[in-house]
Amino acid sequence: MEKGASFLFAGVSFDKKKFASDFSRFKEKKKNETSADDFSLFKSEEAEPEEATVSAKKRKRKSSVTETVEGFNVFKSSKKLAPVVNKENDKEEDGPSKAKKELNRQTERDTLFRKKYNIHVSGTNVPSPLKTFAELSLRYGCDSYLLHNLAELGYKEPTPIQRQAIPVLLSDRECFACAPTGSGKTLAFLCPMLMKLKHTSKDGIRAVILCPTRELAAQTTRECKKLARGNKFNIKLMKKELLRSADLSKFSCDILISTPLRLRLAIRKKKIDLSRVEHLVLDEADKLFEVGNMLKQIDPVVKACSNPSITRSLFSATLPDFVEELARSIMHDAVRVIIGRKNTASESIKQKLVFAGSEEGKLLALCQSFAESLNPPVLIFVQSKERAKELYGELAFDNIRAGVIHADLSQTQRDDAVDDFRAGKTWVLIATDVIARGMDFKGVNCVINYDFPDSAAAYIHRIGRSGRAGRSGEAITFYTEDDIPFLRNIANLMKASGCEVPSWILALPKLKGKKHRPRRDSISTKPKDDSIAKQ
Ligand SMILES: Nc1ncnc2c1ncn2[C@@H]1O[C@H](COP(=O)(O)OP(=O)(O)OP(=O)(O)O)[C@@H](O)[C@H]1O
Repeated sequence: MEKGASFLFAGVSFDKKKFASDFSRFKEKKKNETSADDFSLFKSEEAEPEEATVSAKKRKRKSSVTETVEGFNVFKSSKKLAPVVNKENDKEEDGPSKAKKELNRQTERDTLFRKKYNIHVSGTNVPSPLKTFAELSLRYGCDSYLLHNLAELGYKEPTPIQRQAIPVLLSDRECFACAPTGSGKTLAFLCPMLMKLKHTSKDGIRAVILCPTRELAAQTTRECKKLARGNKFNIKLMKKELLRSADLSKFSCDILISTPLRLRLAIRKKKIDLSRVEHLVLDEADKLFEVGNMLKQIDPVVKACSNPSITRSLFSATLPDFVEELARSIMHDAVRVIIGRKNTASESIKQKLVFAGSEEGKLLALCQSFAESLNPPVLIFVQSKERAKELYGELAFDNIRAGVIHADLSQTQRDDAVDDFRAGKTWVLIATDVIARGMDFKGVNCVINYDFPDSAAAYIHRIGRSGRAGRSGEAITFYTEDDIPFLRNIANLMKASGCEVPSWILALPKLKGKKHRPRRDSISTKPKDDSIAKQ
């Protein structure tokens, strides 16, 4: 099942020596195991029906039972527990109890249900998946405001990732999850977070969600507020204005949503206190764990979330092996949830490769296809901010209602570009990879990879801006001679999601490693003399 991962992230490896401090820091939690257990013990006394059972099971599990529900057990902590299982099994050999039989039946039912929804889990005692949202109330005592909001938002039934990740997080289990783009991962972590927090409180910062970009952090904040309507939660986005405060050491809120960079600044310069955080979500986790800047930025944040009873979770549509490896070594008795096949493109997107010959050919192909049929909204990805500006200039020249977003714009300009596109004021949005992940634009009909993506993961996230929440979408990827050696990876992804690919592309030699970001000629139809004359 996970073969795709090897070509998807070929060449990316995690340097354990270099990041030894990260490993040892996360392992600190194991030292605190006893206190964490004690904490959950108190919690279970006032818990709702199934929570109480789960907490009791959790205590029991830690001292006695290990049960691998499905798949193989990949977690170190479970290995530790294995010998004790036999003891309990020995006892039960005398005459299996009624409860044990019922548990086995439930396990079988869960297995069948997961098979139906393509849910794959590994870990010990994985909670049963949700059949309906109503079960949130029956099993976990969900407040009526939340059920009301789910209905208001038009969510009739949980998506596969929600069916499994929500009960896992409601059972205080750490979780790393991989599910296709547009499959509802945001709700999968927001819903249990709101349920666990129950009511607003002035007890410091209680939950943190990290997102790789400001746009995604703002979108997640909006979604969170919609879902929390009717409950007075204090939900805050870490904005520049907030960062300007002289001192954040007394700052409190129920949920804080931020990019790693801003939160790191708040820790360093404003002494924000994250020691009471009970829930930490790393959205687009593989991006956050990318070796380099991002990893440097999340490191102090995760370190500052020092509450021993914290529940951490990782979500993404792409989960490379090195992130899984890291997750396994840092998380405690986590549950791994994979929907469908790991690291694949969404099946609801019709994907096409178009040979454009040269850079000039691309612009002609684009303008021609717009002249024949422009079916907005359309998102166009290019490889750099310079190219985004150039293409914007060309489309504006052709009177196409286009917007542009890249890292050189001010935050207001970036927000405006997104808002105009959402509102239909612009039909085409030209973007760099800054909005390739997580952004949920309703009904994007087509994604055009004007510049070939620099990795298979980038391809999956870019085209995933279309074909969301069960809708269909289209993705067109232009390639030139320079891109041919890199075609095979993308072609394999296309084939895996049921699209037709010419056999010569699949027969191309395998390429290992390296991001593909060639130097490209500038985007312009104007003769060079003409542009000089205008200056
Ligand atoms: N249970 C549901 N029923 C119907 N629609 C849903 C449900 N849950 C979420 N959605 C909708 O699905 C869309 C995609 O959700 P979301 O943005 O959470 O996807 P995602 O899996 O996080 O995607 P990405 O990997 O691109 O970040 C949103 O418009 C959201 O409102």
